[in-house]
Order: sequence, then C-alpha cells, then structure tokens
Amino acid sequence: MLALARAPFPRRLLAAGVACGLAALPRPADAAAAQGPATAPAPGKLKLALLQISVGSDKAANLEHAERKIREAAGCGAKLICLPECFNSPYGASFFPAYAEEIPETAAAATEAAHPSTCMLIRVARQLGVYLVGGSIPEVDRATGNVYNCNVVVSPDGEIVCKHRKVHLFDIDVPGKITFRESDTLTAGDQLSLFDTPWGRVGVGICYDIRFPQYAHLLRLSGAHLLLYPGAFNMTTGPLHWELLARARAVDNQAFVAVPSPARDPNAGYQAWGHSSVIDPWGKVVATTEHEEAIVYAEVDLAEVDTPRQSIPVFDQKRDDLYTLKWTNARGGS
Ligand SMILES: NC(=O)CCC(=O)C(=O)O
Repeated sequence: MLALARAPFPRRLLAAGVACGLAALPRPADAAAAQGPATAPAPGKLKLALLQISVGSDKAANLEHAERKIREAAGCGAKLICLPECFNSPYGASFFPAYAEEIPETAAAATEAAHPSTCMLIRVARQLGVYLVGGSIPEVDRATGNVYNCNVVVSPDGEIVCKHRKVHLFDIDVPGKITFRESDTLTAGDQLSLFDTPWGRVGVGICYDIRFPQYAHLLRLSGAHLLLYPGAFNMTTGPLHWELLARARAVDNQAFVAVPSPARDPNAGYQAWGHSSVIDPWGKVVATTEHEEAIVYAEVDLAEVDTPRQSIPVFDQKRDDLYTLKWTNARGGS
C-alpha cells in the first residue's frame, strides 16, 4: 500500500504508470489500471490563492514581484498558492529561449546561479510553510537544448514535488485575430502530472492543456480532486472559452478546477484575458476576478467532490467498451 499524503508520490507510482511529471502518458488501459494503486490522500479543506500578477520584461523584477505577492497571500492564510503561466517572462515564442533556465529534479540540486526561479520558490515555500505552484516558466534542458513550458511545484519543506512540461503546445491560427506557434521554440512534454497535498490530490496541466478532455480524464482516473491549469488565454479566445473550458473540465471530472492567469498588460504584444477563477465540482464559479492584478482566494473543501461523484456516477456508468471508433457502413457491415 502506498502512503501518499505529503509524499513525493510520483516516483513511487512510476511502476504503476501514474506519475507526477515523470512518466509517459499512460495508454487508456494503463490509465484504468492506475486507478488501483493511485490511492489519493483523503480530501479536506484548504485556502487556495491564485496570484493574478503583472509580468514584465525584467526577469529579476518579475521574481521579486511574485515573491511579494506570495508573501501577501500566505499572510492571508493561503496554503496552496498558484502563480500563472509564464510568471517570470513575457508570453511569446521568441521570449521562451531567452528567459529559459534549467529546473532541477530535486531541491538539493538547485543553485541560485543556474535556477533562480526554482530557488525563489524553494526558499519562499520553506520560509512560509506553503505549497507553491510555479505556474510556468520557460525551462531549458541543457543536455538536448529543448525548451519547455514547465510548471514546478514545491512543498512546504522545500521539496520539488512536481514538474509538468506543457503537453499540448499552443499552435493556433484564427485568421485576422491571432496566430501563435509555441512549437516554433518549444518542445512538448509527454507526462501526466499530479502531486499530493494534505488536502487531496492535485492534477496539473498548463493553459492549452485544458482544451483536451482526454488529459483531464486521465488526471481524474489517477485520483485528482483538484485540476490546476495555470494559463494565459488571449483576447480572442478568452472571452468565450476560458470560463467555459474550466467549468467543462470541472463538470466532466467532478473535480475542483483552478485557473490562474497573469494580469492583462495593455502594452504587451500578447494580452492575457485574466479572469483567474476557481470552479467547484458542480461547475459553479466560486471565486473569480477581472483582468487587473488581483489575488483570488477560495476556501474549498476537496471532499465536496464526493457528492457529485456519488449522485451522478458517470465514471461508473461510462461505456469504455463502446468508445472505440470503428468503420461501419449504413447496411451493417463492419
Ligand atoms: N498559453 C496558452 O496556451 C493559450 C491558450 C489559449 O489562449 C487558447 O485559446 O487555448
């Protein structure tokens, strides 16, 4: 039996095909198998904070600003504090390589010179005794030269408990509105990412990852109570899709969903939609904001996932035996 509360369960679960940013995405059969060993910690109450912060072009200033806001949120009692996507750099394909730094696998390997952003998270998480979700930063793997959009999570004892490299790169072309190609400079990750806290299991994606219900489904199958998607939607898709997708993932998976965004900067090349929000497992928005700098707080009881899961037991009722696309013709051939 695996003991998971506050433990860096990812490595222990590697053999079971469930990981915290360390294993390849399980195939569907593996995902079903993952339900067994993925015994999640009993869910409970926590105060969550989403830091909707302004991010500029000065990396050191971005880190200082993030640290100030983390301290403010911790001072208000938040225990799980989440930064947005790209909290240390502007969001743009050309910026990623320039701002990228390595992210070590363990806190013991972190150095201020090589890993300034991770070191800040480790130092502050330890001092304040909080979980810090480092939304995302551009990460370079020096061995391959690959650059990733990566979220690192640090526990209150300063350990790295999750590293999520964005799995679905944001490559879209909406003529006359927005063209964006993360794949010009980024490499996609290939891992399903979760971490455990004393209040329940948290599944992690980054921004565009929220558009893929299959990924969220695997997080739920792996025992997630809360799905966290640091993101930076834009002014074209944000108004229609940001809240809709967050609520959809909450209802699909009967899980809490939290979506921290950067604040909007009217002078930036890429303008973030903002509207950081927390959604409950019924799909209700329980905390939100507009587009300016703000801290969104939510007191949530992750045990509340139990009611919709028992009342509307879609995960017991789904017909995995039918959900395979087969070519058929109208006359009944196969
Ligand atoms: N940073 C992102 O992945 C942006 C995703 C987005 O805006 C979308 O519409 O999807």
